[in-house]
Amino acid sequence: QLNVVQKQTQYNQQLLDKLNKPHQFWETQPMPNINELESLKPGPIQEGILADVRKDPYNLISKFEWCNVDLRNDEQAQQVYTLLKENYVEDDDNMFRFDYSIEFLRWALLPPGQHPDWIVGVKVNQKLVGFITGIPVTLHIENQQTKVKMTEINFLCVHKKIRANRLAPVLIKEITRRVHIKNMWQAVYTAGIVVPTPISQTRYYHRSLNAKKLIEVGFSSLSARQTIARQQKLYKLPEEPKTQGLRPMKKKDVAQVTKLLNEYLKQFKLYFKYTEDEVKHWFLPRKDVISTYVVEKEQGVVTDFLSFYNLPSQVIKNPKHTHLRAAYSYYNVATQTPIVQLMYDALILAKNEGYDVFNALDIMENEKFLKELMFCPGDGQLNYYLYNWKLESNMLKPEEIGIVLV
Ligand SMILES: CNCCCN(C)c1ncc(F)c(N2CC(C(=O)NCc3cnc4ccccn34)C2)n1
Repeated sequence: QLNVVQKQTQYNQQLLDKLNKPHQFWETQPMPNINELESLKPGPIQEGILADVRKDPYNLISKFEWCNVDLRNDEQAQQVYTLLKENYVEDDDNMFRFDYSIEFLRWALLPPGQHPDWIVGVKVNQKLVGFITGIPVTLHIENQQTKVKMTEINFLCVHKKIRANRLAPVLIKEITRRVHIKNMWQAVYTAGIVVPTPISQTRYYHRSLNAKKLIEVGFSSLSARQTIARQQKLYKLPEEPKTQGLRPMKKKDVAQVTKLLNEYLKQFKLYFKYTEDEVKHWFLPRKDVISTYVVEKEQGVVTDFLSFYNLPSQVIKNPKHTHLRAAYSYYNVATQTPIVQLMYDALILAKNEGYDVFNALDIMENEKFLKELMFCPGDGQLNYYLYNWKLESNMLKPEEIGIVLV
């Protein structure tokens, strides 16, 4: 009886805290708040001093302990998979939850130059209950000549049963410490929620590939005048792509794809620079993870490429379907082929690979094809964040963003 009262008291206190100081944690972080947006000069907000970095991990409540997760180890990878499958991001109506596969997590978190202590877990009695990750990236910011070595943060997740223990802020502080200790002082991350202070607010768009399934799982709904048959006809696609020379990317294409990609990305205010090793990792096709197709003209010249990644969602309660198969637009470079035609082929390829929906953000040049190819704006907003960096311009327009986080 007593611990019920205690639990209720703890919960009430947490509610009060939230109401009084909603961003208590974020106000302690080097992120520009509203009124600083004018005064801060562009560049790092706080100078990093290596000597001041705490050498030991942050304290955890008793019975909780830190661990570095080795995703190459099947058991540990399985633990991460299960934690995310059951506790990671859901839509606002709790109808869907991401179901990142083990092979996808290995792709996303084991790029060249990865640091083992940046795959951070929290365990209780050997059970994984908390998770956060970083990967090393080199980010080009606005017109800064300098490129900034930093971390890309992702997969922050706390088990549903132990939320409101303030574990998330500790996970964030601990991975920040592990980044600082390597003399890196910036981070880039995205989130569906708004916390201080987004550098860009982008929107998701969805193109139906399997209208019937989308209606059955509740992703799409029919208005009075619409029927399933009418929707299927509306979104029907040709059997085969149209572009001559379109084929899956192979190892021999890496050099050309690297040049095409690095050249293409320079037009944006935020973009990564890729080595050939990184292009090998991020773009060579992996079944059920990443699909990349190149357009090869005469004499083996590659003039364009398209890519999309596989991120299924578990359909939480549905009599007929357990999953929604979603392809997400990754990077697409059209130098000879019209971008609308290239992306129309991407839709056809994704449909033929069995996807139900093709998702894209309104970043890069995506606005050029979203309407024409019948994408519909979703309810999902994706906010981009830069940690410890003041931009010249307070916010970037989505079309100025040249990075995709999975
Ligand atoms: C670095 N990591 C960010 C990527 C995580 N990504 C993919 C994500 N972050 C926030 C979102 F808003 C979002 N949306 C895709 C759109 C969508 O499909 N909405 C319906 C839906 C179907 N399944 C799910 C699962 C979770 C949330 C919404 N879901 C909205 N995607």
